[in-house]
Amino acid sequence: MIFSMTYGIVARAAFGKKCKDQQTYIDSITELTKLLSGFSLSDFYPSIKPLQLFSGMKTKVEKMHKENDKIIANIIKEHRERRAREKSGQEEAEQEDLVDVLLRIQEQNEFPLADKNIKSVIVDVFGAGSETSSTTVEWALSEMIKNPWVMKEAQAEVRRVFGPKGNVDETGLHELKYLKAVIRETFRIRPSVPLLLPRECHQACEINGYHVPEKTRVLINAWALGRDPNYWNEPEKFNPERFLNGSVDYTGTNYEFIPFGAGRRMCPGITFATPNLELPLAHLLFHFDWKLPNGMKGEDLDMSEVFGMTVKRKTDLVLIPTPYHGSKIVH
Ligand code: HEM
Repeated sequence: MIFSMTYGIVARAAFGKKCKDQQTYIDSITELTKLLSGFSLSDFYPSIKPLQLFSGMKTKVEKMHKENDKIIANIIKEHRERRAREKSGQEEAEQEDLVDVLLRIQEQNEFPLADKNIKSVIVDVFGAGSETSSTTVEWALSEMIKNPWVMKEAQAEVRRVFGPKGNVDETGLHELKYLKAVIRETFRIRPSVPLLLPRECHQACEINGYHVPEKTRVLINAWALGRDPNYWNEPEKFNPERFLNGSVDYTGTNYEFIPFGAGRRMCPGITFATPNLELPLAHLLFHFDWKLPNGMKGEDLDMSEVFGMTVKRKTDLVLIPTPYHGSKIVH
């Protein structure tokens, strides 16, 4: 469910409201993500070429990539045809989505943009923006179940802000100070991209007495920085309060807290990511009360992680919702 909420928001921004291939694309990209997240022996021994053949991984990925490419080509074609109808006055103009913006730039020819570039941008936005967001929402919810006093506080805030409307929308998100602190704390303790993206050192240098040769692949451990006792009080404790009055933020200048990275290659989707987390969480907290099945207690919830494209829960989070009486959505 969480997964389809965050994917749905990204898909709506990328393809607009009426795209008929949207769900086919989501299904195809999630299949590809699953495949790439799995363990492959050939990744560990890349020099042993026959391993790649035996695993069949390369063939599978190539096949899926081709299918994926066909779906995006179709989506681009559909957009082009609709834009032509709009221009000739046959159809009323719709609000632009990401594909429209890219096609407009291509038409204006300000700088060369081929269809393959448009396809790459779409793959990038989905690949980088969907799973990171759904993973974070799932961890935030898990942490709130594990720490029920946090859930209570966050839920009270969301219901105070949106109670008069009986529903959640973007207008009140800026008032959700506590929920924002919950999201920051989730990023600190469970960053979805714990080692950021790899860098290559293009000049030999010395850091803390260690010689780093040119061309070394450098991995930055954002997960360890977020739990470093030199910077954080009781780092293993999930405590959103630490962000309520502090000035530490994830904009890439506080190096102890870099869930979106830092520097030139920092996540460019940060301003899209924030509402894409706040909105689903606010909805889930406003419309439902949540509990674990079979009388299970929060402290019994398994919080093991599994490493893939992002660091996710090892087991699915299974929760029982009870509709909230103040919700004006018909359940
Ligand atoms: C919870 C949400 C997200 C998290 C935690 C996250 C985290 C990250 C991180 C850690 C990086 C690598 C930065 C570095 O190594 O310094 C990254 C890169 C990137 N992110 Fe995000 N991201 C999120 C959402 C998004 C969204 C919504 C989009 C697009 C709409 C996006 C697009 C990208 C792209 C294109 C890159 C590659 C940038 C480059 O290589 O120059 N991300 N993200």
